[in-house]
Amino acid sequence: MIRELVQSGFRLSGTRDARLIRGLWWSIAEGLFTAAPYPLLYLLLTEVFAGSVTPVRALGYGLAMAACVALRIGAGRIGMPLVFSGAYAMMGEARLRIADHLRKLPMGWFGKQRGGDLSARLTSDLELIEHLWSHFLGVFVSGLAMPAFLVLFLCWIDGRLALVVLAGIPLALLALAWTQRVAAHPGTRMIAASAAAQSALLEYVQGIAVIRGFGRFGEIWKRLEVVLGEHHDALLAVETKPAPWLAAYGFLLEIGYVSLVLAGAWWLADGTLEAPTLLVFLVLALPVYRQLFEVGLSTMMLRFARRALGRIEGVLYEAVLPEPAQPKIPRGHGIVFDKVRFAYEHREGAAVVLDGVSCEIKADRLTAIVGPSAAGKTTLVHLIARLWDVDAGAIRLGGVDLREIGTDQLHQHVAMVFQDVLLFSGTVLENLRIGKPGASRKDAIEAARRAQAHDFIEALPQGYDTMLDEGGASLSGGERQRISIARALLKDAPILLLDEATASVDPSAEAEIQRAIAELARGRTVVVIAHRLKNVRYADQTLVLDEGMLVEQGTHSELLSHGGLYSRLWARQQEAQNWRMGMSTHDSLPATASAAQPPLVRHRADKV
Ligand SMILES: Nc1ncnc2c1ncn2[C@@H]1O[C@H](COP(=O)(O)OP(=O)(O)OP(=O)(O)O)[C@@H](O)[C@H]1O
Repeated sequence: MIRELVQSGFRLSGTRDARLIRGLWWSIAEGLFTAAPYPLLYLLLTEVFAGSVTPVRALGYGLAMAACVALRIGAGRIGMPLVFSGAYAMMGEARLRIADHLRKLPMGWFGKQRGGDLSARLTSDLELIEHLWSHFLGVFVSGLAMPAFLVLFLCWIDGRLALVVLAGIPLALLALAWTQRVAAHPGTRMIAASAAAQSALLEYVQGIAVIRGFGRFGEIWKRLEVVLGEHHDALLAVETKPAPWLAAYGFLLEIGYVSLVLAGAWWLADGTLEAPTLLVFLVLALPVYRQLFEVGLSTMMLRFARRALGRIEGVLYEAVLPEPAQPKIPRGHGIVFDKVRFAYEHREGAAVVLDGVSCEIKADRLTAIVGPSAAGKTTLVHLIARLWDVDAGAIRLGGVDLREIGTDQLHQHVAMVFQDVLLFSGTVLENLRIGKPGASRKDAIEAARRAQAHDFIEALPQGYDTMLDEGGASLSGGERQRISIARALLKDAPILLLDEATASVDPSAEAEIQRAIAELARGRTVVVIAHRLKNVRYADQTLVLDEGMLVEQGTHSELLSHGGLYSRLWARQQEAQNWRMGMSTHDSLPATASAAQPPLVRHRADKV
C-alpha cells in the first residue's frame, strides 16, 4: 500500500523530487541509529555478566552509544528538512498541475460538482496527502527500519527466542487487516460527511444575504444542524468503531512478550539459555512491539490518504476538452455556425439547447443575439468561447473549426464581458492586468479611462492600488462591470463576446457602461447578448433565437418589417417602457435617462 501511495504521489506531482528521496534515506539511517545502541548494550551486558568488563571498555561502549544518539539526531536534522522541502515542492507542483487541469475541463463538469466537495478535494484531501509526504513518510520508514534492524539482531543472538518474540505478529497482522476493514465504511462516511458539511457551510455563507432577506434562518439552521450532526457522528464512528480491533492488534503483538517470558524461563531452567541473553531480549522486545504498534496505527492514516488520493486523481484524470496536436491559425475573425447542435446533458432524452443553428457572424461587425428567456443565447456565446464543445455540427473561426485551434490560442483571440463579473482579491491594477499580464500601469489606466472607470477608481482610497475584496464585493455592480470592460479593452482581442449587463444598474450607470462598451466594440467582431432591444437597434445584424433555434435574422428594420418574433418582442418592450413612463410621478426619469444613453455602439449609427 505504501509503495502504491508513493508512486501515485509521484504521478500526482509529475516529478520525483531528489530531496525527498535523499531525505527518506536519511530517515532510514535515523531509524538504524535509534536501534544501534541496543546491540552495544547487549555486548556491554555480556561482558558485565562474564566479569570481563573494564572501566575503559565500559567507557568505550558508553561513548559509542552516545555517538549513535548523536548520529541519530544528525540524521534527523539532515533528513527532516530534505523531506519537508521535497514534499512541499512536490505538492506545490501537484497543486499547479491540478489548477492547470481544471482550466482545461469543460464547464459542464463544474456544474455537476458540489462546491464543498470540490473545495474539500482541493484543500483537505490535498493537505492530507501533503501531510503524508511531509510528516508521515519519514517517520514511517524510520519507524520500520528500527524494529527490522532489532529483529535481525535478535535472530543473530538467538533464533529460537527471536521466533518467540515474533510469535504474535501473524495474528496481530490479521487483527490489523480486520481493523482496516472495520474502519473502511466509517472512513468513507466521514469523507462524505465532511464534504457535505463544507458544502453546507459554503452555501450558508454565500447565501447569507438571501437567507436574511427571506428570514429563513430557522429552516437553514436546522438543515445545517443535521449536516453538522452527521459530520460529528461520522467523526466519532471513525474513531470508535475500529478502536477495539486496534486494541486487539496491540494485545496480540504483546502476546509474544508473555511467550518470551515463559519460554525464556523454561530454557533458562534447562540450561540452554543464558541470563544476559534473556535480559537483552526482555529489554529489546518492548521497543520492537511499541514501534510495530505505532507503525500499524499509522497505516490507518494511509487508508484515508489512499481515499483522498483517489478523490484527487478523480479530478486530475477527468477528461479535458480535446486539444489539437498541431493547432491551426484562424484566417480572419468571422465566425460560422454550421448546423450546431448542443445539449448540456450528454444522455439519451436530454433537452437540446441549440438545435441545428447555422449562421454567419461577420468579422468586424456587431451581431446582436436576442430572444426570449432560456432561448439559448448565453449558450451560443459560451460555445464561441469553447467553454463546451458542440455535440454535432461545427463552429468555425476564420475558417478553422474551434476544436482545431486549441483553447489557449482561441482565448488569445477572444475577450469576454459577462453579467457575472468576477474580480479577484488583489488591487484594482492587478485585476485590470488579468486582461494582459505585464501591461504597463499607463496602459491599464488608459484602458480604465476608455471604460469610464478611471474616475471612480481614482476616488477609491488608494486609487489603482486599492485592494479589492474577494469577488469585488466592495464595488457596485456597475463599477465591477466597467472594470471588466477595461480588462477586455486592455486585452485588445479582435473578438468580443458580451452579455449586455445593464439591466440591473441605474440609468446613469447604464449610460456609462453603454459608452464603455461602445468604445470596446470599435473595429472588432462583437457578439452581444441583448436584453433591451433598443440598445442594439443599430447592430449590423441581429440573430433571433427561440427555444434553441435560429428563427429570424437581419437588421432592426428588416426584422420589424418581417413581423415575426423580433417585432413582437420590440412591441412588448416599447409597451413596457411606455407603461413605466406613465406609472409614476418620476415619469420623466426613464425618458431623460434613455435620451442620455448612447445606444450600444452608436458610432455605427453614423454609418447607417
Ligand atoms: N450549465 C447548465 N447546465 C444545464 N442546463 C443549462 C445550463 N445553462 C443553461 N442551461 C439551460 O439551457 C437553456 C438555455 O439557457 P441559456 O442561458 O443559454 O438561455 P438564455 O437565452 O441566455 O436565457 P436568459 O435570457 O434567461 O439568460 C435553459 O433551459 C437553461 O436552463
